[in-house]
Amino acid sequence: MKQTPGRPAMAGLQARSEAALNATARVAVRNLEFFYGDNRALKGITLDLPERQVTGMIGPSGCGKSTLLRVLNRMYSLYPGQRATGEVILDGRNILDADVDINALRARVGMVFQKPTPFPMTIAENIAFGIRLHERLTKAQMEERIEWALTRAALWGEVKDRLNTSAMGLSGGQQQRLCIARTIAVRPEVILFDEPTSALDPLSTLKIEELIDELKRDFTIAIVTHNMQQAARCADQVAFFYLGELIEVAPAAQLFTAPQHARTQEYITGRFG
Ligand SMILES: Nc1ncnc2c1ncn2[C@@H]1O[C@H](COP(=O)(O)OP(=O)(O)OP(=O)(O)O)[C@@H](O)[C@H]1O
Repeated sequence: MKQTPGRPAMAGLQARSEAALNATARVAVRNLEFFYGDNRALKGITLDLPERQVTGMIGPSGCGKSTLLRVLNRMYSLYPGQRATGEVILDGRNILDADVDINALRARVGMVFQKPTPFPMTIAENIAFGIRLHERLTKAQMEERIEWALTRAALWGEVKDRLNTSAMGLSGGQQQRLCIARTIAVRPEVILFDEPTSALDPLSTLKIEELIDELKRDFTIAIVTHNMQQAARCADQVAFFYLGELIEVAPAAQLFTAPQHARTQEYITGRFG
């Protein structure tokens, strides 16, 4: 398991956990089932993502964590044979409905992947590209938005003098922060992180974790991670999945110190997974 220097895993857990208990749901998942063809990968999932909180999703490989993220922004719709039933309510609307505007949804529910995936274009163009799909901005507005997004992603200071150079020249950690800036730039409500630091060194990991902590002031966040210390450091509430089922969801302090289910206990103490 990757360790990140600096902050004790349990610091602030109690305060964050209390906040998780008091927050209202931004996204409400209700009785969600997901199928890859005949394979039922998610079974009766009911889970709230509390507004402006971080929900950590943990569980052994293949338990359905990434599948759930792919449902939350309808990524699966690109693939024939994949389907979801149940409800995922965002602002009173079930986003699984057939008539939902998927492009608009993806602007509202952004996704950051495991491997940094900058486009082979300049740093500025990486940000502008997504914005142009959703909004018409003047040149000055675009420049302002690019600066805003890069600042929020804690990258502006490092790239402000090289905005028109290739994004491929950035380090891995910088590329991931650029991808976060690209996601933020369209001003989503929800940001999904799928193991965002698993390809990064400890220092870059620390920066991304600090960034997530800062971003939750404005965004509702879900993060899939294999690193339980990371979940303890970042998450307000943690959901534990096993074989496509949500076994337990609880404020982070509770889940890591007094889990209700034997399976959760076994997983967090490293007995499997
Ligand atoms: N494209 C696919 N086609 C068929 N089955 C799939 C596909 N992608 C995932 N699955 C299956 O769905 C289940 C859940 O997979 P998923 O990738 O969501 O798990 P995960 O918890 O994110 O795993 P990991 O931690 O290894 O990334 C697994 O049984 C997996 O084999």
